[in-house]
Amino acid sequence: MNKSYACNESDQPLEGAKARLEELKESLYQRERELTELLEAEGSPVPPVPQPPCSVLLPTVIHKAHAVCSAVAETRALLDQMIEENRVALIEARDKLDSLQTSKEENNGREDKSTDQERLDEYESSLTLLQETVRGFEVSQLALDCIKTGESPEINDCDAVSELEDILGRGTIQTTEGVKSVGQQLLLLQDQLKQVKEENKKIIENYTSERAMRKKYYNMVEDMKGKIRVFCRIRPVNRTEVAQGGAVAVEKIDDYSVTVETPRGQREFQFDKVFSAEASQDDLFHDTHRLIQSTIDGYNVCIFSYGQTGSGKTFTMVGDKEQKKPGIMPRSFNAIFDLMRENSNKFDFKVSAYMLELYNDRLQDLFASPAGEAHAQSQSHGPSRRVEIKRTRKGVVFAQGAETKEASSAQELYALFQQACANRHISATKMNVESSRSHLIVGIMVESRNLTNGSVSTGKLSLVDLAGSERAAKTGAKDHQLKEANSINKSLSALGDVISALSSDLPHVPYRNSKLTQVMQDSLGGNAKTLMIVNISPSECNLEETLTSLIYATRVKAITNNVQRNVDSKEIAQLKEVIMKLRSGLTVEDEDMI
Ligand SMILES: Nc1ncnc2c1ncn2[C@@H]1O[C@H](COP(=O)(O)OP(=O)(O)OP(=O)(O)O)[C@@H](O)[C@H]1O
Repeated sequence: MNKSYACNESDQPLEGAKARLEELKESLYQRERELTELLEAEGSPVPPVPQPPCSVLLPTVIHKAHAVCSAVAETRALLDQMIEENRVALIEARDKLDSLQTSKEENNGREDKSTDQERLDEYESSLTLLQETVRGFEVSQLALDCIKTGESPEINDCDAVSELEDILGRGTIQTTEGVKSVGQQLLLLQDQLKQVKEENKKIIENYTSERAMRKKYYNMVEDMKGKIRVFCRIRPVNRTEVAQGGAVAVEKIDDYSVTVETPRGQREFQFDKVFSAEASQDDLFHDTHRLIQSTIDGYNVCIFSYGQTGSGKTFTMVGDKEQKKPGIMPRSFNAIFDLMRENSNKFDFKVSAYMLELYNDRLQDLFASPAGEAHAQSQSHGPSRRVEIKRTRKGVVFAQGAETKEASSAQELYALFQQACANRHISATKMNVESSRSHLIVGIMVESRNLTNGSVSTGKLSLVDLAGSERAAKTGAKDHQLKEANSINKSLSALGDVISALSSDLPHVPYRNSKLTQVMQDSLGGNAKTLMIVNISPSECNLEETLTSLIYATRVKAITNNVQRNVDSKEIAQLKEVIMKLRSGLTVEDEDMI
């Protein structure tokens, strides 16, 4: 009683605090009950229990390690090696553990066991150590297997998993060879993989630009050697071909190669550039433009298109009818005058042109008389202005008897061209509704007088749109159309003979067999920089003609011209002018000879 009183006396503040604490506890419990009830009533999910870090970390680490091993062969090999070494080490450790356990049991069975307490303690500590070692190898095995398969370990062995997490985190797995931690190695390999990927990217970039550079320099060397360049252009599939099934037999492999599926297997052809059906007129002219510069510099240049009828020769050289997609010819006219403008402070330029058509093996001047009239005259054996192909001493071809007209702007030149085109022979064949029945030859001469030293260079740009190579049966030609087709085929076959002779280095080249080969004499094996564009259809139904054209074009690639610049010193240029004047019966003044 006294004691309790004493307590009441001395512990009064403590009692108060205890009571307060009890109150607080009760109120907290109350709040908790209320909250739980509230949550249950609202049906809110009970907040998730935070997952142990191992269940989040492990799948991530294993997934990443597996990705590295799958991507890098060396890592895969290293992993297999580690699995094997670990397996052997685990078996050895288990064997040792078994034998130690057996000898411990044997020792326990002995009568004098009390006398060897020291020995028993030794057994005990070795056993613990070995059990740890076995456990370590088991965990390593689990980790390595998971990395190999990419699957996370089953989380039922929490001890093993946390040990594994520990090991992966600390990176302390020991193999028999003392291989470094798996974690560290994987991080290292991840880094290496990143580096290798970056290096690969750089190597590919370098290779691509190197290849482009090599091609560029190769082209320059080939140009200097005078090699004829050949481009191949595949046109889009047209409606007729779609109606026939539209099967495609031609494919552009890269910028320089094209393959053709034939009944006897695939054939590959290499050219200086291959343009797919998607290539624009711009793309094509971009690679042709430098030849226009050569004309201004005083070289003879020839660009001609070759291919079966309807393969896109006129589209390439002239463009579409509405000139929404102009071809090489109108673009060249603009480029010539653009280049002249750029150089007008150093040179004085003069541009003149002739335009011819070779129809039924007869050369027609498209400026002088409408081709229809000339055609009628030729059929009735009436008189018409004769155009003859001649060559200068330097071997440059010119059309004697053909009118040459001067042009002072690209527009003027284009107007002359339109006038000439209106006179061309065009008719519908089964293969092409607007088929060129003649070869069109446009010659543009650019004379540049150097304002500093007075030297004069004369470049000639020959632009040739050949008539289509075709088989008469396929074109549905009759009567005079059959005559046209035969004449076209005859001239193209003569062109083929010239190409064959030149590409095989034969001593005799049969230029004189056709007017076409005479016109093109300085462009094939002569002193011109020449570009051939072989136009082909992509469709299986034209396979035979496509193969013939590609074989033809491959032969042309082997021809080397003897390219020379046409330049005369000031004095020679003056003397030439005097001769011209004298030939035309004009008087020569003293100042002409200064
Ligand atoms: N690359 C192309 N892109 C779009 N259309 C094209 C292409 N090439 C050709 N064509 C179209 O295909 C048709 C035939 O082309 P084109 O007249 O140029 O052939 P061609 O080889 O000159 O024929 P021919 O020898 O009979 O005169 C035309 O309607 C032309 O516009």
